[in-house]
Amino acid sequence: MLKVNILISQPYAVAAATPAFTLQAKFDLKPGYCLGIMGASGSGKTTLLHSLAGLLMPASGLIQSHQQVWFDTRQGIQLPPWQRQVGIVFQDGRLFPHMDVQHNLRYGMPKGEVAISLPEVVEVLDIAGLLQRRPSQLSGGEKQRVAIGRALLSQPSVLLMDEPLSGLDETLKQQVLPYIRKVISTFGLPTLYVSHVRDEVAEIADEVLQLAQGQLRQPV
Ligand SMILES: Nc1ncnc2c1ncn2[C@@H]1O[C@H](COP(=O)(O)OP(=O)(O)OP(=O)(O)O)[C@@H](O)[C@H]1O
Repeated sequence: MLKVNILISQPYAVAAATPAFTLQAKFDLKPGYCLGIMGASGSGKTTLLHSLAGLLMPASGLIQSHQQVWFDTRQGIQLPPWQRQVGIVFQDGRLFPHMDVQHNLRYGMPKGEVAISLPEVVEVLDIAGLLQRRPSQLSGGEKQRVAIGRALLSQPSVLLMDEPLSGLDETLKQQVLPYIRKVISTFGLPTLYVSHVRDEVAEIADEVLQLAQGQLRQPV
C-alpha cells in the first residue's frame, strides 16, 4: 500500500512576479491497483512522479509505502531515491545501449533471494527471444517491455509509469498494453500510470484522475 498526501511547491517560475508551481496530491494505492493520472502537458505529472521517487522534495506532507515512511515533514524524514523501492518506467525506456537485454534486466537487481525473479519476468513479458540483443536491435515496443522488466527486477514496492507508451505508434501501443495489464495483475504492485492520452489511461487503470490547476480531480 502506498499512501500519498503531499503539497508540492516548486520555485520554477522564472519571472519573480509569476507564482511558483504548486500541486496537491492525496491518494492511496492498494497492491495490484493501478491509478491512472492524465493531464495536459505542463500539468505536473512528471513533477508528481519525481516527488514520489525522491528526486524532488515536496513542501509538506507524507509519503508512506507499507510501513516505511519515505517522506514526512512532521517527523523530518526524507529518504533519498536509492532507499525507496520504486520501479520507474520512462517514456523512452532508457536502456543501456552497450549492454544486451539480459544485462539491462539484471542491472539494479539485488543479489540473493528475490521476490520477482528473472525467469518469471521474462515469461510474463515474453522477452526470452530478446535476451542476447542490444537495445539498438529492438523495436520500440520491445524496448519498453524490457524497460518494464528492468523496473520489476529492481524489486520495487511501487511501480511508476511515466508515459511509457507515448513514443510508440498505435499498433505498437496496442501490442504493449496487454503486457502492462498482465504485469500489474501478476506482480500485484501498487501502480501509478501517467499519460496525457485519456483512452490509454482508461484502458489500463482501475481509476482515472485528472491533474489540472495543481489539483487531482475526477475527470470531466
Ligand atoms: N526544471 C524546471 N524548470 C522550470 N520549470 C519547470 C521545470 N520542471 C517543470 N517545470 C514546470 O513545472 C510545471 C509542471 O511540469 P511537469 O514536467 O511536471 O509537467 P508534465 O505534466 O509532466 O508535462 P509533460 O506532459 O509535458 O511532460 C510546468 O509548468 C513546467 O513548465
